[in-house]
Amino acid sequence: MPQYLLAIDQGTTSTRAIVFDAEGVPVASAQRELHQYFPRSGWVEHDPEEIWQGTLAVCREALWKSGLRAGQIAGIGIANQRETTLVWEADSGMAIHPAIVWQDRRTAQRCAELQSAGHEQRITAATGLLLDPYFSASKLAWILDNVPGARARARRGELRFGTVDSFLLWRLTGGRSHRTDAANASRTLLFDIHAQQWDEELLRLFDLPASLLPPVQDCTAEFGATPAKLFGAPIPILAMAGDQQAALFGQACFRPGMVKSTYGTGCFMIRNTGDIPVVSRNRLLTTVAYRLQGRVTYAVEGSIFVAGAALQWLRDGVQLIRHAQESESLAEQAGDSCGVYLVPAFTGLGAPYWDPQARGAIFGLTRDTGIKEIVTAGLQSVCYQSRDLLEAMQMDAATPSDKTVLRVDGGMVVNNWLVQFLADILGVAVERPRVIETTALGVAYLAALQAGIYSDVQQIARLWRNQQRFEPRMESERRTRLYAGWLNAVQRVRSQR
Ligand SMILES: Nc1ncnc2c1ncn2[C@@H]1O[C@H](COP(=O)(O)OP(=O)(O)O)[C@@H](O)[C@H]1O
Ligand SMILES: O=P(O)(O)OC[C@H](O)CO
Repeated sequence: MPQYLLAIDQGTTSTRAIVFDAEGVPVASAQRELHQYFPRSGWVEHDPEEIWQGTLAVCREALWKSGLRAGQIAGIGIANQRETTLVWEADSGMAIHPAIVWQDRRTAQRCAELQSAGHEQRITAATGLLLDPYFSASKLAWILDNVPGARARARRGELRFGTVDSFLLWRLTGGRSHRTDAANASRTLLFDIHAQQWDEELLRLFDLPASLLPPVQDCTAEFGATPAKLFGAPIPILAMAGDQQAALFGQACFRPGMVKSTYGTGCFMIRNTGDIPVVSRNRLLTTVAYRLQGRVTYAVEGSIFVAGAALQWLRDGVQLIRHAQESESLAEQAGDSCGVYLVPAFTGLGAPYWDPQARGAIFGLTRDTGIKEIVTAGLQSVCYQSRDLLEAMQMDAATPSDKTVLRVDGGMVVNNWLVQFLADILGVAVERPRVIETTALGVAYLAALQAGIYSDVQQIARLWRNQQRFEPRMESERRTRLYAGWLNAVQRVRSQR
């Protein structure tokens, strides 16, 4: 029986493929950067063909590096940047518009109008989300409204909608499979997370024909198989999940109360709430963590739009650094109390503020402020935003716990200074696992479950390995003072005060 898994992690800034063995150990990997297009202020797009070609290329390269044949791969798992919206032709498979990326704010006005018309409460009750341009529904409606003839073609059943998972599945199966999974569906603003089906009233609200939408399956399912010509032999696709939910799975956060936070382009903190869809009183999202054999595990999520992207801005935008990793030594030199606050609200503020009109700022500059202080403030902003989320989560919890441990992953957490400051400012222990590619690992685990390599999640939980635990060591008076400075800075960039 084949024992290896091929995990695809199609992220915002790059596409990765990793081959894992049955113990969850990476055997080979490949990665491609993905171009970001900013055609107007607040717009963010990706090229669908680049997403597809990049995915195909990294899968082939990872397989080649592993020395394995396609026949030795038990299955493929797809994890993906969520919410990003694509519409393509059913006959040709060609997208009719560039992918509108989750960070894109072009539909802020439309969302504000729907909010004023009183639709938010109903939308939140069904989907667990908020009326924000972040989610897919308003992006999909925008494509149908702005690509000539698209709405009529959609009504005639000629078009298909999907988030990146569905688009890749369509291409990987040669146009034979149009499906999504419950975790990805739960990010569209069209999916009733309680009834586990598309919400017809919301489809009417956004004027979207049901024929556009993919059927929704568990995160583990027989999603289809690749034609032999792609990798030399057919490989079944056995799992799909949004990247953040996949990371929760890869971090083995299977018990209610367990929390993970992923630090990539953005930062996404997710707390498992078991079979209860906890409704946040602090503007966090209720979402599907994963669905296995028809059984839903829910989560609350706090989403921050800019985490690693702040470092990218420091590198590419203002060119204060040449590589993100330089930030660690600069912060070590600057220390943690230079008094500078960088609020990276480049595309508005996500949870718990949800302010699409807010914009970024730097506060506390003095004559002796230099590059290292500003870079340090960029790293600190990620930690302060994490505290905003953790506080909201703890206030939501029925029985707040002072024993929270945060499991972290993503490209930023190689930075020891950042993770220590995170533990300090949160006042909780932070654990960094051996495999920080937990998104890919999580979807590989899901595929392995479907392949029968594991019989249940307990087996997966036993595979999780800690690499380093960071204990908080900052005095509480200092923690309080630094965080108060952050709250003050955020208040000053808000559009609705
Ligand atoms: N040593 C580092 N310190 C801080 N940030 C880093 C470091 N190395 C990489 N990053 C940041 O991590 C991000 C990449 O993480 P990754 O998980 O690959 O992102 P994504 O999945 O969103 O594409 C980039 O935004 C980069 O700026
Ligand atoms: O591509 P990432 O890792 O930044 O994740 C993006 C999220 O899925 C957006 O919700």
